[in-house]
Amino acid sequence: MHPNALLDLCTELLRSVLKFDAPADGVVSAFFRKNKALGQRERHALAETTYAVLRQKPLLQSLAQSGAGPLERRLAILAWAGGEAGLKGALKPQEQEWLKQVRQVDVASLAPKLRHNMPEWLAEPLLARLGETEFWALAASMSEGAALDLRVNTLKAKREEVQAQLKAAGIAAEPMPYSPWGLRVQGKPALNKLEAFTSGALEVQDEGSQLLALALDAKRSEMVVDFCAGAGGKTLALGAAMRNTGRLYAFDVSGHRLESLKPRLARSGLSNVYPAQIAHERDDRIKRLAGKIDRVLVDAPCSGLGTLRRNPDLKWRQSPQAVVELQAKQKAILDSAARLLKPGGRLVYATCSLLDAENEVIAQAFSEAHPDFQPLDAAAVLEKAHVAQAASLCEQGFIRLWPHRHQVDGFFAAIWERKA
Ligand SMILES: C[S@@+](CC[C@H](N)C(=O)[O-])C[C@H]1O[C@@H](n2cnc3c(N)ncnc32)[C@H](O)[C@@H]1O
Repeated sequence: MHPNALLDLCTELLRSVLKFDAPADGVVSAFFRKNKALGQRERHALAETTYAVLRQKPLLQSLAQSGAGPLERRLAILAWAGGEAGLKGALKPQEQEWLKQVRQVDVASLAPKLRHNMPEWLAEPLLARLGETEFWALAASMSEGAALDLRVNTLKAKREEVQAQLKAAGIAAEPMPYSPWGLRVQGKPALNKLEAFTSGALEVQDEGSQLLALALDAKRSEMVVDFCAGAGGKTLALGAAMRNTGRLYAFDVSGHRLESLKPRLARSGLSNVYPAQIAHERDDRIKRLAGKIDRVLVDAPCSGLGTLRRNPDLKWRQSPQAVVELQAKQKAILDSAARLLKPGGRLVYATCSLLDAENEVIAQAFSEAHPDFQPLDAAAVLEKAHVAQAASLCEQGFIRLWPHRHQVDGFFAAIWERKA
């Protein structure tokens, strides 16, 4: 495709994505389905350029002010990830001149908001919590993409075996620093045709998610509930940890998400998982199971702001009002899910948010309202689950994972035991 035609397509794609009326990954996939003739490299260029614009929108919009022509074209030029030669071939002489000038701007001299590329309502609490140095390290890490994290299905294979299979396929994978189940791959190799993938020996899963499943420490023959199972990323990890025994209920209000769990379940070889759509957190099914469950994971709906490396559009699609609404939902789900536990049972509340409001605030309110639940020290729990450097993953008794500290998505987890 002529470079200018590709740049035009990128302009069109950005126009759709920047409406922010749907998640960016869905808009990009739909665009590729519509433009079937695009090759692998062209898709890569369009997707990477789009994500670069989403990550640095304030900076690029500010730099784009000086140019001419459609704003989305100027943004695409500034963030172009399809190679310098292609870009040169696409630009008109005045655009080339403009780009040369913009590249001379000293970004370090610009206002903080143009450098951290976050909305103020998000930047403020993070700066207050982390202090200057760490805040800027976080902002930098969220401007980069994430590595490809894999979880080995220990029911089917050992980590070293899968690592060797990947190596034979030309894919270099390293054991993860913290999760005993994980392998990390640089770049984005296609996995879905590999024997290790089709046989169910590996799944794509961020290391942070693996650590949350490890914190629940589900055991053989237990009754376990994954209350907000979604497409089942953590369900699959829990089912394997239970060695395909016992009973693992995968609940969610979204039937559509639970549907996506089915092919993954089939690959995984698990037969101890019972997916069930619930109407809401006080569904009759929950009442029937009250007091009967050994372990409950609440992977609560949240702002997702810990996943900005993968979903940079979330910082422009979320709002303080949405966070307030989520808090009410999180409290209600946690309260209801807690009723499921037997005395001596374990409860884990988790989010992929960076905000105290969705994390410590919810956990502390729950502890105050539920003196029959004893908070457990997260570092001790993770250590027992064979997680390396467990203490470095925890703050104030909670799991607190940060992209800039741990090279994982941002996650939080609080752990309790129901008193006997
Ligand atoms: C963070 S996602 C779960 C991700 C999933 N655990 C995984 O590892 O792939 C939160 C899920 O909570 C579900 N949800 C929202 N409200 C709920 C409710 N009242 N009860 C149960 N699940 C709910 C959403 O449909 C969504 O799938």
